[in-house]
Amino acid sequence: MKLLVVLSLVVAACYGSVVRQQRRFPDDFLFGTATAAYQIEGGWDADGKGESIWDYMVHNTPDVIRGKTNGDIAGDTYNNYKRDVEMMRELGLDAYRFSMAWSRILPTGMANEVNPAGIEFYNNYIDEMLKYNIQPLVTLYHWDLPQKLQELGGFTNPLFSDWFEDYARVVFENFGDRVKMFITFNEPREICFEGYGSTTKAPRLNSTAVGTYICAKNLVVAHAKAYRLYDQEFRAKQGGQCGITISVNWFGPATETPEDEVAAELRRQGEWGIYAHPIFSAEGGFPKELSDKIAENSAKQGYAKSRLPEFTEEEKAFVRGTSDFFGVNHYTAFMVSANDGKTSFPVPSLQDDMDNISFADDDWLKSASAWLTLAPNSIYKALSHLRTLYNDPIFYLTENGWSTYEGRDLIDDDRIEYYRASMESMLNCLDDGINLKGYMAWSLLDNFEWMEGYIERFGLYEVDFEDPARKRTPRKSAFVYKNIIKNRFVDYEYEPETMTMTIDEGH
Ligand SMILES: C[C@H]1O[C@@H](Oc2ccc([N+](=O)[O-])cc2)[C@H](O)[C@@H](O)[C@H]1O
Repeated sequence: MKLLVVLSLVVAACYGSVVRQQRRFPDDFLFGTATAAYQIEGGWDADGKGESIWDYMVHNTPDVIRGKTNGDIAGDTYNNYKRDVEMMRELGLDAYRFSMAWSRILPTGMANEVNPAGIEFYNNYIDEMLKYNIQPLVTLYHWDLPQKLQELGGFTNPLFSDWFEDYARVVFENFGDRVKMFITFNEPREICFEGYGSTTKAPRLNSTAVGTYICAKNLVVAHAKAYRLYDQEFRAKQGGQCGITISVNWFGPATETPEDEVAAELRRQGEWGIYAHPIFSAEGGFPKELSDKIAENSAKQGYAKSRLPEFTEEEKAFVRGTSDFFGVNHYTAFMVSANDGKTSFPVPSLQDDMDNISFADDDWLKSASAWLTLAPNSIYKALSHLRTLYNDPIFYLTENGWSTYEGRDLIDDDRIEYYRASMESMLNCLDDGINLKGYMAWSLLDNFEWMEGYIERFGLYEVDFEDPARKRTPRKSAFVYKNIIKNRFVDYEYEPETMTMTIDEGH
């Protein structure tokens, strides 16, 4: 008997110390999921919505999408938003990040004509979340520019920042009483480089690396105008925050040679510094080493001036410091080699490939997306570098997730491995004092994955796109994420007992 008591005391003590040592997320850490309007909403022309550049592209050049599919209906969130909120409750989310379709609110893009049905839809959606204490995080722009604005040059029109400011005003006026976190743009790199400097996203302009940089400058100025508008006219009465989300994957040197380190840093600046530096650095403007490189490349190519536009001192000051937080979309990492690039490509190319090449390690777990592998501790590597460069900002991870192939079953153990690794990497950030305040998993539900159509699936919930009702079913990863949110730590022993989801009390 005595032995039994001693044994149980030892077990209790060990268990206690394990529990005490368990690394936890703070109670106020915001756990959520993220989506984007074109990828989930459907209702592409419903109730007065105008055409966007994605509507235009998929209808006029359907071949550019794998499987020739489109987002006309997608997950039909336009008609299913209550079910989506129910899923948020099932998961126990603190927050939900979604985007508004500019052309649902302003069909032509211009603020003289507001679509009341669009305002009503987003009001209903937001109110449904708030009913259950789910905090809405609203992205104003996730890639679906009104087509009418594209016909005027889109992001390359010098008036672009005014159009965006007018749109932002309509959003703040209509929703800012209830939405306390606004994100102006999702991923400038994908908007400008992929849309204007390549053919991998709408509007597929591939404008010889001139359009990319005009877009970059106009976009950060537009962001700053929206931020200053919020700051000056709305913040005092609405009390929210406004920021931007930039895609920041980690680019590490392939070897420890100084050449590779220099190449990796230049690559980071080309990928995300170009958008982050004007807003988050103390000096403002485009990063110097990048500007020098583009000027050098432009001269070699016979341009009279650099293809990268300058900021005036006034513009630098206007843009600098215009974000209450740094929204980071982080998925993966690449290694950068200075030398391999030179043998594989003519350097410099018009795309400013920064004289290098990047690749993933063969040993990293691969997803269904060619660009996405599970790279070790990459969230920590990216955020600690950003923190040093930009004076310790507040971070939110506004996207992070894993793709599986269409048709796989609901047991998505590789996604679970990825999410658990992300949690550990975020806990490393918190241990190190990085100001990381929240995490939005991409994605709540399967959706239209841009050029990959419905072949790559990112959802915690599977969607049956053959079913007119677009039935949603939780994957195993949904149960694991729910468990993490509930406990605020990663329980590696946790296995769902059934695959039936319920809503816990209080949600
Ligand atoms: C899956 C999500 O991807 C997001 O965009 C990215 C970001 C970075 C890369 N990359 O190659 O490193 C690819 C896609 C996007 O914001 C979201 O909408 C999803 O499609």
